[in-house]
Amino acid sequence: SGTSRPVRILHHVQKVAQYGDAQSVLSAVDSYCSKIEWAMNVGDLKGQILDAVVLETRPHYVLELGTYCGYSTVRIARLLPPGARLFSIEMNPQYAQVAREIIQHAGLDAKVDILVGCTSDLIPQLKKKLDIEKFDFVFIDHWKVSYLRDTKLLEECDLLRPGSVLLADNVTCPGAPDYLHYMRTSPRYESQYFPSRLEYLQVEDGMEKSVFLA
Ligand SMILES: O=C(NCCCCCn1ccnc1)c1cc(-c2ccc(F)cc2)cc(O)c1O
Ligand SMILES: [Mg+2]
Repeated sequence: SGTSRPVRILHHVQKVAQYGDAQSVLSAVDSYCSKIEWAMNVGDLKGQILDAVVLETRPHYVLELGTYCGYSTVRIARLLPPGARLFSIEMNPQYAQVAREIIQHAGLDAKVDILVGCTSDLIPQLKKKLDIEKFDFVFIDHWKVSYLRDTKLLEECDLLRPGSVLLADNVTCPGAPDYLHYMRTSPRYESQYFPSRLEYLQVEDGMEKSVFLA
């Protein structure tokens, strides 16, 4: 087939969603991916958990690992106060371009920067490049085998402060067992599991919320 799945999702959003209306963009993606073709967006059920954690955290600086089509990027950015900034890292340039256009359709491009590259390369550059001290909220949704490595990298690069919140998608399906074990045994985190379902399916999944202590 000529176009990619993310491009087909973008075309659907551009056709049916109201420009500047983030909720209509989210609804367009969710209806497309539940009726036409599945895609690995966090979805509306786990998205409600994401919303609650963002609202509770009221973050000023947000980091997202794994942008894909920008669904969770829109989900988070729509809840941020003016002046807050969201940086999202995506290693696939095609995904990143689709995400930029979906985020722009939602009217949230002023709050969001998408960085194209590998998290292990970019995370050590963030302080210098972005002139940021710490992230208040991190949404982890990229390669499941990289969750733990990149969390340790955030610690080593001094990008977390006491109270920083990390929320990880898919800790049950596909699963991130080494990340879960680390978070649930480390004295440096207070961790909590939120059971849910895999996006658009009846399969069990869940998200792990971990607060960095010191
Ligand atoms: O692999 C996932 N995401 C990472 C995609 C690539 C990230 C690239 N990248 C970005 C930055 N650095 C690297 C993912 C997979 C599934 C899933 C669940 C069940 C199933 F049968 C098949 C797939 C569900 C998700 O919710 C996911 O997030
Ligand atoms: Mg995911």
